Amino acid sequence: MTKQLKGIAVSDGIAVAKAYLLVEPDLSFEKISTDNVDQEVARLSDALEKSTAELQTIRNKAVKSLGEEEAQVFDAHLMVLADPELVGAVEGNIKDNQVNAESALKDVTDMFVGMFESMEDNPYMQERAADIKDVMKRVMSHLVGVKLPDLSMIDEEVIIIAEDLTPSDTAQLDRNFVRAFVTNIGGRTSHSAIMARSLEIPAVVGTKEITEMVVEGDMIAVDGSEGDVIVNPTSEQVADFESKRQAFEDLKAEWDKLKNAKTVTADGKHFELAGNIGTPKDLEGVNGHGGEAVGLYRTEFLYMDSPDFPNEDDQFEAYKAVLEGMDGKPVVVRTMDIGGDKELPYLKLPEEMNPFLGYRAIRICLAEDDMFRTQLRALLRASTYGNLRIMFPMIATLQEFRDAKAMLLEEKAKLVAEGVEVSDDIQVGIMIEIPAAAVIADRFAKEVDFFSIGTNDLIQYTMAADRMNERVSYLYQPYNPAILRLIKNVIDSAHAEGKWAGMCGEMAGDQTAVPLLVGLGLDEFSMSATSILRTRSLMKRLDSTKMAELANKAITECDTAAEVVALVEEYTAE
Ligand SMILES: C=C(OP(=O)(O)O)C(=O)O
Ligand SMILES: [Mg+2]
Repeated sequence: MTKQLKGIAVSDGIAVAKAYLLVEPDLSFEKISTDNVDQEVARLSDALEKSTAELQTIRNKAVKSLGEEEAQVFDAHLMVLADPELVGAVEGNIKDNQVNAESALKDVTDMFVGMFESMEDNPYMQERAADIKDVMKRVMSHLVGVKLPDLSMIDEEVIIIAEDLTPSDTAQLDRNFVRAFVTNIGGRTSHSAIMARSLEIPAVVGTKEITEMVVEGDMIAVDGSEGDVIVNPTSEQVADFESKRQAFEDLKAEWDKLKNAKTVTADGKHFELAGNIGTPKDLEGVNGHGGEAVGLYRTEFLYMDSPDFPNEDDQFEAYKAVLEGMDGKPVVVRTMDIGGDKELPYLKLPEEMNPFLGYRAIRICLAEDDMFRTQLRALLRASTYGNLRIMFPMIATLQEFRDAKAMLLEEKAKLVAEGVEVSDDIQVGIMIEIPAAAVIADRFAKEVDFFSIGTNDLIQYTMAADRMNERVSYLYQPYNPAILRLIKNVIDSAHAEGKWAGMCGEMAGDQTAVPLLVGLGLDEFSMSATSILRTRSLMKRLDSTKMAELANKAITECDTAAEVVALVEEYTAE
């Protein structure tokens, strides 16, 4: 029987194929009392060792298929396996209660997961709970001798149906066979959704009940752009999805042809399309998708991926690799943006009521300036290897920019005095992600070399709507005229001083926003690598004069975000 349901569209593309039900493995066991605790501890270490080896293999595979930034979740998993507190607690439980390793592992896992999951308002802790569950499932499978389903062995075209996909499940998917996946739970920013987009596998999540509606072998049709899922579609529906799929494939083939093309509008205006990266390895994606620059290198990943503060030499090597990898094309390196939802285990920060409004990014850097100066020195030393631009995050006041720039110049003078070669051609700019800076962008523009608008934060601060909170996500409105006016002010202010303005928040790659941003005259668009070519293709079809008219109308005549979207549709209809 044909059934239809709707979920959250998280990864574009269309697929029709047989269902592959990812069934939870039976990891049940009996609690056994034992005197031979040494044997149980040995069984535990054996299971931990095997799990570590497996996770390392999965991580290596993920680096190849997904890139370093996405693969980092497995570093977190490996850290769980090596965490003395957690492993020590399991061993202690075996010894104290004289029970088998399975029972001890379950007790300790439940305790940690329960503790983290109860911190409902803390998405970071929720993620840690998911990591521990994922990792401990693997350890348990070794203890009870049950193999976890091996998604990498799938060798026919299927659509995976699951309650949820863990990051390790997702990393094993072979996109030649897995045509799509549909899950009961999840959201746009869950790990599996982000991975699906990197792998370019269509995905719909959060359907709530897909696992109950499907039996093995059912046919499934998925539209990852709209969030539509049909179980056992009629032949007309299959034909309809097939033609949509073909149209999407044709589009992708068209996009691919633009890999080495310049980004120009129909009337010949050039815009720079850049990629966002988290580590040097992500350059492959930017270069592979025809990126003209790196518009945002989130250096905090270097810190998050390290057991302690990365030293100057390690940082130098990473920055040099990125600059060399871009072969003279611009690279905007953002100094570390820790705080908010990004924590460093070795940097103990006080608990705060409002971490996103708290001690974060440049605020930490200016206060703990040893750490900041180390980063600045590493950047300055790397500057001779390419076209470096340095960007400070979360700037609220001109004084912060002046202080940060003064430290940069001091470190430069010291290096030069030490005889180290430093480029004289480094642009120094700021992220515009705090409304206060957007409002007085004209003042900033006299002192900075460029702006890059961080809409992920700018929107949450302007609308007072937490970017991680589903209950207020309706207020997270990129097309709200208030946001557009701020963006216009930033761009116009930059241009009035002969500076350039870019954008590195998610909005830069949003296909509804791009016509507006072209119309507003944004110079540089930085986005995830997989969005670059479709944006280049979209820009080719836009007339910049017409888009300027669109933007002007949106700003002067629209009251709501919905009106702006309707106007964009009107102006971009073929
Ligand atoms: C690019 C941005 O920074 P992040 O997402 O790292 O906060 C932003 O705020 O738009
Ligand atoms: Mg930000």
